[in-house]
Amino acid sequence: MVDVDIDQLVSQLEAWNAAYRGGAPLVDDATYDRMVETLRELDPQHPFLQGVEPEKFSGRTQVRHPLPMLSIEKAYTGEQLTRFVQRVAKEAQSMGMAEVRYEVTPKLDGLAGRDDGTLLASRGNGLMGYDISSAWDKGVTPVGGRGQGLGEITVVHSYFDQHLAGIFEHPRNMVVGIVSSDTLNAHARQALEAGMVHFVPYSRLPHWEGTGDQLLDRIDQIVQSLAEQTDYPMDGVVVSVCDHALRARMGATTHHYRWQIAVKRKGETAVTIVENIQWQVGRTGNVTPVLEVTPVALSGATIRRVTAHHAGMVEKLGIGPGARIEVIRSGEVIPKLEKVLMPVPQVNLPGQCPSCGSDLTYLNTDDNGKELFLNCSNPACPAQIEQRISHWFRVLGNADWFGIKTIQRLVAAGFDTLEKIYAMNEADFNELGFGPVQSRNLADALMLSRTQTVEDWRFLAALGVPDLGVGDSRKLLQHHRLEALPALDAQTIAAIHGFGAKTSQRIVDGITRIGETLAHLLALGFEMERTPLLSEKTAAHSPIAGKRIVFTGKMQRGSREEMQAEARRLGADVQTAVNRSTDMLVCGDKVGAAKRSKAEALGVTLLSEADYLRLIDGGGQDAT
Ligand SMILES: NC(=O)c1ccc[n+]([C@@H]2O[C@H](COP(=O)([O-])OP(=O)(O)OC[C@H]3O[C@@H](n4cnc5c(N)ncnc54)[C@H](O)[C@@H]3O)[C@@H](O)[C@H]2O)c1
Ligand SMILES: [Zn+2]
Repeated sequence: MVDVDIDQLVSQLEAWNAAYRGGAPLVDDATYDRMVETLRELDPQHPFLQGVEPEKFSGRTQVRHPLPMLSIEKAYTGEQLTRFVQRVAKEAQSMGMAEVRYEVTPKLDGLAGRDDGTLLASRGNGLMGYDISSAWDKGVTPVGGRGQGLGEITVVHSYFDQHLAGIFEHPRNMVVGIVSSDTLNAHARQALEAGMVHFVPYSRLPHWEGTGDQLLDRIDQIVQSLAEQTDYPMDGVVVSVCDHALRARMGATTHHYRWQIAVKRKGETAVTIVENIQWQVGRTGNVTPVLEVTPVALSGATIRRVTAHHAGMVEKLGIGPGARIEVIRSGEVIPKLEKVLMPVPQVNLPGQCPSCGSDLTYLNTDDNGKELFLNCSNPACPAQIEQRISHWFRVLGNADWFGIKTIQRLVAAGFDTLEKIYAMNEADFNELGFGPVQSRNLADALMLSRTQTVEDWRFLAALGVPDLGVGDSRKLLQHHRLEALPALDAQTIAAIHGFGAKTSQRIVDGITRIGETLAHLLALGFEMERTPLLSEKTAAHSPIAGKRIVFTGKMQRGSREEMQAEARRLGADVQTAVNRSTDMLVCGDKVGAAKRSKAEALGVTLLSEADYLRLIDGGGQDAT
């Protein structure tokens, strides 16, 4: 007799499932799946196990799926996968099939949907889903066009890591918010506007194909290789039998297809102790906690620091010196706090800014009150000034020598504006105690930053106006010249698609604040490449209109997302991985030979970044 209350177990599972479907899981998948297995052992016929775990969106019309959208069986171990392959082989034999071929695709971790070309439906309870077609109006991009059947709504992984990781607990969290709510969170809206939230049809995913033996033999490499080709959050891979007759014979349970299995890995975790919380003041005055932990090895790296995102999280989870925490690293993702195993009895949050000593206030930066930042509102706060100057050099990206330590020395000595710093010469640096070589380098770097060509949108973004990151800067400059920005009013900005009224007002205020600096820097004469005004350049005469393009490797002109956004604006169909339909692969730095030859084998045209820029800029860069 096992001493477990089944009802209690099921209500626990239901609660975990509801939290997970809402986008804020309470436990990791392996824990959840273990509990499901426990239930299966205790009561294999329990109704909870007989269908897919339901999701709910209130206020959406329900639609019936022509075929049920099922869940997938899981294999966490090699043995489980082997048993699956044996089971399939047995069925195949009974049909007289000699060899079974398998297909493996990345298992995308978002929200499953079905796009029949008219309607986008969520999975719901598997039989009935919800009409979530409004996702298109909100800006979800249908990868490869509409009407391609089953797929996943998800967000480009590299974008998420860079811009949203501190804001949403998980990409699913954001996607669920977008689909379920009529008012969009500001960060979600930005991601949508940047074209980073996608509906990805499963049929367009990169895939591996081979026999059962090859599959079992090489599963780790297959997972690795698919992960490298996928810039979306993944939670494993999906293994499917290729042959349709065999699929039909194997059929399905009410929960999953018998010819398909998901191979999942428990993310590698490590346990460590928080030694100290360092509070770091950012450019906008938000003070964020970084946990200094007892060094611990995790997936081949030594972890010393883990971000805790914001004060609200520290408070809610009970983090402080002595707290025992678990950190997780899945794939290439930076280690993050997985859970707090032993909280501290009392959390101490700083009352004063660690830099300037001003009283800190709470600032809610999202709409549902989940993010709670401590904020220093002193505009003269040295840490904020340092961060703003550092932001300038970092975003501009062509002056190497201005690291944060150097900037701290400059600010401490009173060189606390870009105007003052750009007026400095070698002798000034020398006088502040920088060595002769460093002084020369710093002076040279200042000169270089003015004489090396920089895109106007990068220049604008480097000025650090809130709400004007690189993407929005570029968008703004497609409508108005840099010099004209100080004269714009909020209404004029709000007239541009994608800029809301509130954001526009914040941008106007921000530009007013940096107005003098902007004028001063422009007068110094930076070598600037201008964004073509949309009125001058449209997708209609774009050489890449309608072309299917994949970007890979590190680009010079901008981040991969920026390149993709530009290509989209010029009418291209941007793909995230090469397949047979791809027209061009644009290769930045460090693209492996294997990737190139694979693309060539598929008949894809390879272009260097320079070739590509020449193509889209219509040869205008060929100075002759
Ligand atoms: N952590 C938690 O609290 C918690 C709670 C509930 C569920 N879960 C997780 O979710 C699982 C069950 O949920 P589920 O049924 O929604 O998801 P699943 O993990 O069983 O995956 C099935 C879904 O994956 C989608 N999918 C993604 N990539 C695919 C691809 N390449 N090919 C085909 N299909 C693909 C399909 O739409 C399908 O509906 C659990 O086993 C558990 O791991 C976790
Ligand atoms: Zn301060």
